[in-house]
This record gives sequence, C-alpha cells and structure tokens, in this order.
Amino acid sequence: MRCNFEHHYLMRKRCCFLLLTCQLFYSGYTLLRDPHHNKGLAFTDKERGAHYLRGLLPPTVVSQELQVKKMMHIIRQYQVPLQKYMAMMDLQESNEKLFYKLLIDNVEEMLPIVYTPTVGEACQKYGSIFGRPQGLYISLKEKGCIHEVLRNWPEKNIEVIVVTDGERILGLGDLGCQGMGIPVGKLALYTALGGVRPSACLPVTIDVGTNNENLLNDEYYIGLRQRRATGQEYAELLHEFMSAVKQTYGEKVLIQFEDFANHNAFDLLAKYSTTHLVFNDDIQGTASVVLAGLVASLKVVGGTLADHTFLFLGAGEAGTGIAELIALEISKQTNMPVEETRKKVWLVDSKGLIVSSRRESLQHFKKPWAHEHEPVKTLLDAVNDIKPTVLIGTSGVGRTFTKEVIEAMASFNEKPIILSLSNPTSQSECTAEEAYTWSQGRAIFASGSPFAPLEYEGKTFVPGQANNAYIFPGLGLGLIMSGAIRVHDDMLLAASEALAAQVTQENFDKGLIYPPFKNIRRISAEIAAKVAAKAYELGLATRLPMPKDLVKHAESCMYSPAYKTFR
Ligand SMILES: NC(=O)C1=CN([C@@H]2O[C@H](COP(=O)(O)OP(=O)(O)OC[C@H]3O[C@@H](n4cnc5c(N)ncnc54)[C@H](OP(=O)(O)O)[C@@H]3O)[C@@H](O)[C@H]2O)C=CC1
Ligand SMILES: CC(=O)C(=O)O
Ligand SMILES: [Mg+2]
Repeated sequence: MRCNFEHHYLMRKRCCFLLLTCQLFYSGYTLLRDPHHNKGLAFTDKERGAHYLRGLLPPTVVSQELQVKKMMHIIRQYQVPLQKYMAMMDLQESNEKLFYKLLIDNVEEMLPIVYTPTVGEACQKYGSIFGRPQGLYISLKEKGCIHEVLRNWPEKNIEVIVVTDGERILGLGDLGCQGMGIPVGKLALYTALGGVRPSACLPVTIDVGTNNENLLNDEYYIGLRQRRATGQEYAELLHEFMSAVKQTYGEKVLIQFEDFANHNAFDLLAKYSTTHLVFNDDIQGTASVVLAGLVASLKVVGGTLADHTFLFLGAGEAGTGIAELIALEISKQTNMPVEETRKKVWLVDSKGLIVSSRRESLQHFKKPWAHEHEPVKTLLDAVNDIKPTVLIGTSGVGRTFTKEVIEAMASFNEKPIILSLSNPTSQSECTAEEAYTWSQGRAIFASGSPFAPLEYEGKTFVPGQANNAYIFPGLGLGLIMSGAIRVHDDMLLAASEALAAQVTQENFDKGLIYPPFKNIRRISAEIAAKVAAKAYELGLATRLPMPKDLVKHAESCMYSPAYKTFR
C-alpha cells in the first residue's frame, strides 16, 4: 500500500485541531475515559466540580490506596491467571496510574501475571482476547511509510522502544503478530520496575508474517496471513524501521530488540549497535542478570569465576550471550585473553556438545565455543565428561534437566549451581522441586519463571528468579538519564556488578542468589547509577555535567504513580 502524503498531512492538521479542542474541553466524560488522567472515584468533590464530572460518578470519594485494595481483591478472586492478565490490561487501558500503583505495590504477586509465565499464554491467545490495541503494529503493508506510521502514535517524546517480530516468543516459538504482549509487558516493567515514564515507552511489533500454521488457520489471528518474509524483504523493512525511529525520535531513543529468532537477532544487533542506541535483551540483558547471579553465588560456593566450569543446554541467543559475558568477565579478572577464558565454558545444542569437529557446520555465534573434545550426543554424557560446577538451561525445552542429569551434578559438586532459564514455566529445564529433591537439597537454583517456595526435609527453600527483568529497567534508566548514545559491554558488566552487590546474607540464607523483586526500584536505581557512571566514563553520555549523586538522581527521575491534584 502506498502512502498518500497530502492526505496524511491533512489528517495530521485535523488531529492537531482535535488535540487542541481536547485540551480546551478536557473534562467530563472524556476525562473519565482518558487512561492517563482518569482517577475514577478518587476525583475529589472540588475536581468533580471544576472538571464537569458531577453526576458522572457516584457520590463517594475514595483514596488511591483503597482503589488498589479493591482491585487486588477483585484480581485475587480470579482463579485463572489469564483472567487476572486481562483485568490488568483493562486497568492499564482505563486508569494508568492505578495500574502502576498496583503493580509497584504488589510487584511479587503481579509480576507473574503481566510478565512470564502468564504473558506467554496471553500471546498464544492474543487474537481471542484482543480488546483495545496496545502498541504500534508495523507490518509489510506499512513498507514505504513507516515514518508516517510512527507519527500516528499519540506520544511524541519517546525514550524507549521494545520491538519484536514475534518469531521466538519466550520458549513458545513463532507467535507472529501476537508477540505484541511481550513489548507491552516489558515496557510495563520499564515503568513499574525502572521508573521510566509510561508516555515515553513505545511497544512495537513488526509483522512480516508467521510460519505458525495454527495461527495462519486461526480465524481470530490478528496478523498478516502469510508465511514470513525473509532475506532482502525482511532486511529492508527492518532498516526502514530503524531509520524512521532515529529520524522521528533522535539518536538517544533506546531500542530494545526482544524475542527475535537467532538467525536475525545477532545480525540485527551487529548491524545497528554502531549507529543506534540498541541492545538485545535476550543476548545481553540475560547475560548481565546471569553473571550477577553467578558472582553472587560465589559467596556460597567459594572460589572465583575462573575456578568454575560452565555447561549450557542451548547455544542460541541466551546461551552464547551469557557464555560470552562470563568469558569477558573472567578475562577482565585474570588478564587472560578471552580466547583462553572461553575454554571454561561448554555448550550443548540440539545436536550434542559443541566441539571442534563440528566447527564447519556451526552458525557463526557457536563457533567460538567449539573446543577440542570427542563428539558427545547427550546432555547427561556431556555432564559426566565435562563435570561442570554450573549447569545453565537456555534450550527453550522443558524438563530436559532429568533426574539423572541433576543427580550427576550433585555427585561431583557439594553445591551444584543449576539455572533453568527457559520461559515460560512449561519450558523450564526443571522445576524447583526437582532441582532440590534430586540434589538432596544441595542445589543452588534459580529459574527464568518463578516457582513458589517449598519445603524439603524440614527446610524452606525460596527459589530465585534469574530473569532479565532485573536488568533491563535499570539499564534503560541509566542510559536515558545519562543521554547515552551507544550501549557498551562494560555497561552490562557494571549493571551485573550492581545487581550482585544487592544480594544480602539474609537472601543467601534462604537459598536466593538474587535480591527479592519487592526492592526492585531501589535496585534499579543502583543499576542505573552504575550504568550511567560507565556511560560518562566512556564518553558516551551527553547529559552534562554528570550529576554528583547518580543514585539519588536516578531515584529523582523515576515516574510516580501517585495521582496528581487537578486545579
Ligand atoms: N530467564 C531469562 O531472562 C531468559 C530466558 N530465555 C529463555 O531461553 C530460551 C532460549 O532462548 P534463546 O536462546 O533466545 O533461543 P534460541 O532459539 O536462540 O536458542 C535455543 C537453543 O536451544 C537449543 N535446543 C533446542 N532444543 C534442544 C534440545 N532438545 N536439546 C538441546 N538443545 C536444544 C537450540 O539448538 P540448535 O541451535 O541446534 O537448534 C539452540 O541452540 C527460551 O525459552 C527463552 O524464554 C531467553 C532470554 C532471557
Ligand atoms: C525473559 C525473556 O526475555 C525471554 O524469555 O525471552
Ligand atoms: Mg525475551
């Protein structure tokens, strides 16, 4: 479809006029239906009088706290997590401040609803539960006019974009256009966990089709009904998008690539990391959070990172991204070249252990991990041969850490470190219960999606959540507040260090290697401060001069969900 520029110009003029008239008569019924300003029953009598709300609300006036309490009561009555998700999305669309207040005040309870695992189910069923559209859909139909499409978005001062093409949604595969739930969910966390203003956040889904036959045959599917565009057609659409974003929002807008398939993810990151403020959360955010957990766990297992041996199940974005950051950190600590430190890390993919005899047929991101070793087919054999101290699941395939695998880990490690990172819960390589039971309570365990605390032989274990949600909100805030123009690996290391430093003895005593999410805003401020400091140190910051107290500055930048008083 071609864009008619003249028509678009006239439409924009009309919109500006409407906007002005909206501002002039921004009251009454319209005000109640504007999610950014609506306060529902919390409008005071004075506000009701001044803004033509009399009679549009029942007479009682309640506090925001009571509204949160009532909403939580309603949400807790839903038995099905997807119903809770839909209630939350309705709230976000009707009263944004109440949505964020509720999410911030009940973060541990609500994170599994707006994020993994429930967001995965929401994406699978997005077509059926689709109500009001959230985010911006850029499909092949928009080719040639993406710049104009971006201008249709109501907010102009965008600071963060989370973009997916829906091809690898969590461990659920290709969900096409229905992947939109992921950018929407991630950006809700940017605000709730990192304090970035909601109006500065833009969720985007690039729709180039889907290869998911079920969706193509689903009458409720909301995306393009065609197989995925690839090659030049794909690259051109992505390039137009990346250029249009920079043209529209400037070079300081942060673009987070999320849940792209690995055959595009690495290339997109390499291509745009020198021209845009961009990072890939699955490769880099995940690496930073896992490194933090590993550094923290050294306090329990002892030794340095270099004393450990790491084995991954899954050698894609998450696996090789984490592997590289571990190797980089060991290299920094030991002054050994990274080519040497990589030898501490082994990866298994769907064909077995990655070894030198497979080098020729390996994708480029696996080649650095093809060490000298006999071919090994199964994970169990790899565990028995390599004898890792740390086992990390990034395969996207559930229940692949079998009893035999975990028992083997526990047979040569006093405290085996076992991380099942794959999401959602159904794809986790093992459950918390399996990790603790099969290791006789000795495993140090964390998972990508949350597991409830459990008892084993009279002791309560609290499984931690190793999820990039600890990192990207603080990382993003640090980049934004320093006006950074590029993401550098040292910023990921700084974020990791800041997170590891937040784990307390009390957390360790419960078996945690991450601090609880209830303190996440303070943690994000610490991460943001360290990231911003690194941006200034590297000469990549543009907001000068550097504030004296970066943690305080980060806190002062954070969005507050408290209602404002209207005159
Ligand atoms: N906790 C967190 O914060 C995060 C978790 N994740 C999760 O990690 C998982 C993987 O994501 P990502 O790395 O991006 O995906 P990729 O598709 O890039 O990589 C998956 C890897 O797993 C391998 N694999 C698949 N099936 C098997 C199997 N049966 N046995 C051994 N290896 C297998 C693939 O092998 P091959 O290359 O041979 O096909 C590939 O190397 C997802 O479930 C995702 O949700 C991702 C990011 C963050
Ligand atoms: C957490 C995340 O980014 C993923 O599972 O893809
Ligand atoms: Mg992801």
